[in-house]
Amino acid sequence: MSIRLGIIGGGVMAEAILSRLIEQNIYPPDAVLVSEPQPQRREFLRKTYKVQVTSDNRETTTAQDVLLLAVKPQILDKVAENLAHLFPKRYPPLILSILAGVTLKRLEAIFSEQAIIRVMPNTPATVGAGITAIAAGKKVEPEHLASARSIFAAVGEVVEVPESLMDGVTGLSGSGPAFVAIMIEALADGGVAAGLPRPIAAQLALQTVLGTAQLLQQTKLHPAQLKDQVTSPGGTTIAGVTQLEKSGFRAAIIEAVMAAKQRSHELGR
Ligand SMILES: NC(=O)C1=CN([C@@H]2O[C@H](COP(=O)(O)OP(=O)(O)OC[C@H]3O[C@@H](n4cnc5c(N)ncnc54)[C@H](O)[C@@H]3O)[C@@H](O)[C@H]2O)C=CC1
Ligand SMILES: O=C(O)[C@@H]1CCC=N1
Repeated sequence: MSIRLGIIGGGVMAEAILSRLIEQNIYPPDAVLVSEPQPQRREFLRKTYKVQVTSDNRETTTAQDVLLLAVKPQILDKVAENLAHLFPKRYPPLILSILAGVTLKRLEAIFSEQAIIRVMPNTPATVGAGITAIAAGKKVEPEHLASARSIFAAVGEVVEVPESLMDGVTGLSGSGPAFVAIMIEALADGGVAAGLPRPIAAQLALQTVLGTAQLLQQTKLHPAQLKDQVTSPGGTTIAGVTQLEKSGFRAAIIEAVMAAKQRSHELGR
């Protein structure tokens, strides 16, 4: 079967997206070609998802619909070298780049003939609970946007933003899963400090974060309203909230997002 989706870089994020695309029959496995230099990783992807694999990035330029760039931003130039001229002149594939920080301007200088969409997904995509922001480049037509939307709708929600917001998106939802995971780990540690056995503390921490997110989503309550509902006068929660404020919890999170945004900006240079 001819290749419809090419992927360069078969790592964590590519697998998160790929797994859902295959599971939901958006692409049949034999219409997907993943280019990945690590033999073990290639073998794993081939066995697990039944996709085609290669160690030669050039082969992915035959993809008819979409080429997904999923390597680290630091090696973009090396990967793109000698690739651009291989694409067919008529109907080259849409390029989707998930590279943190890398601008459309830079991508359009490399792939000058092609429609390009800059994309920022996140790892909850693995379980279909991701959120992806997309920003369209100059040559993008409505059908290209529809194609990107259908791919990323398979892994969660999709929002379209101007490119100027992409570094901020990267700082929040791209990096955010790590910040939330640290919060869950810390909550469990707090439970252990309070004398709870580790497995119970871990279960309580995880479900508290999941349940709170679901509650906010379903009721549309503002987070401050939910906080007020939990906080009894002279009670336990306000004692904890006071300590969080003393420790600069809000500022720590705001600064984490801003630092990640700044790093995204730097990676794009
Ligand atoms: N991990 C995350 O949560 C997110 C990552 N991203 C972006 O996704 C991209 C990939 O990140 P991850 O999947 O986390 O990294 P990763 O390190 O898991 O995957 C990168 C893959 O590229 C392969 N690779 C290395 N050199 C190559 C080459 N010359 N040609 C082809 N493949 C090559 C590596 O062997 C590896 O399997 C990055 O640009 C990152 O900014 C975007 C959103 C979220
Ligand atoms: O840490 C990173 O650079 C990537 C981009 C967003 C999430 N992980």
